[in-house]
Amino acid sequence: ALCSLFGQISEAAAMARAIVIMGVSGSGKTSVAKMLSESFHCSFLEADDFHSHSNKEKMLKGIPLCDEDRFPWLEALRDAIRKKFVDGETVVLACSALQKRYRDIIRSADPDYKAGEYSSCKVKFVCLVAPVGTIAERINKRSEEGNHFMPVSLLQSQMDLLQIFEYERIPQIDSTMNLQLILDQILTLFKDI
Ligand SMILES: Nc1ncnc2c1ncn2[C@@H]1O[C@H](COP(=O)(O)OP(=O)(O)OP(=O)(O)O)[C@@H](O)[C@H]1O
Ligand SMILES: O=C(O)[C@H](O)[C@@H](O)[C@H](O)[C@H](O)CO
Repeated sequence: ALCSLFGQISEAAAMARAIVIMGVSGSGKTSVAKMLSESFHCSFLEADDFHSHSNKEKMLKGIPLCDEDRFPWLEALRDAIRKKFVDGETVVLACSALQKRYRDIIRSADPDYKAGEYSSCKVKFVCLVAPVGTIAERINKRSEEGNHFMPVSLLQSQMDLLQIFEYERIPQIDSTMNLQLILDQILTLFKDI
């Protein structure tokens, strides 16, 4: 019986996934990722919470982050996801993950991940996309409400950095839709996990 219990536990651990809702600032990552984690009854991680004070200060001043700023941040996220995998837990994250080299750090949270084997990697990405005008309006509105550090002036630099390769097979979701429709589309993508 103990053996079968261990079997069930390791099976659950093998099923654990990390679903990263990615995209530029203001594309809706946090809103969507929170809803998705509620649907999955799993935990939610906000990548913004992993930024150093100096990274946040920099963005607040309207200065885009560089790779040296992002690498330690991404490594901290990778470690947090790895911990979830060790515990056999699925987790949903909101993280910009704009470039492939950033996503590769996050993918390496899966201890079995072999470079380029995206389909078997336990870390899955979904990208939210919308026209720059729509996103700028949302960021402006959010800033007026005073509850975010990211200024609209950084949006273009985020758009310029966003890079997705066809071979990564990252689903792209139109984030001009309402949140419920976005959620339904993502749930359809992951109905088998
Ligand atoms: N589908 C949507 N329709 C309408 N408004 C939305 C939608 N998704 C998000 N918003 C609104 O747009 C703003 C930005 O959304 P959110 O904070 O979730 O984006 P984000 O990608 O997490 O941003 P950041 O990376 O800057 O933290 C919020 O005020 C949110 O309420
Ligand atoms: O890679 C980056 O430049 C950062 O992660 C930003 O995208 C912010 O963290 C976030 O989007 C602002 O809320």
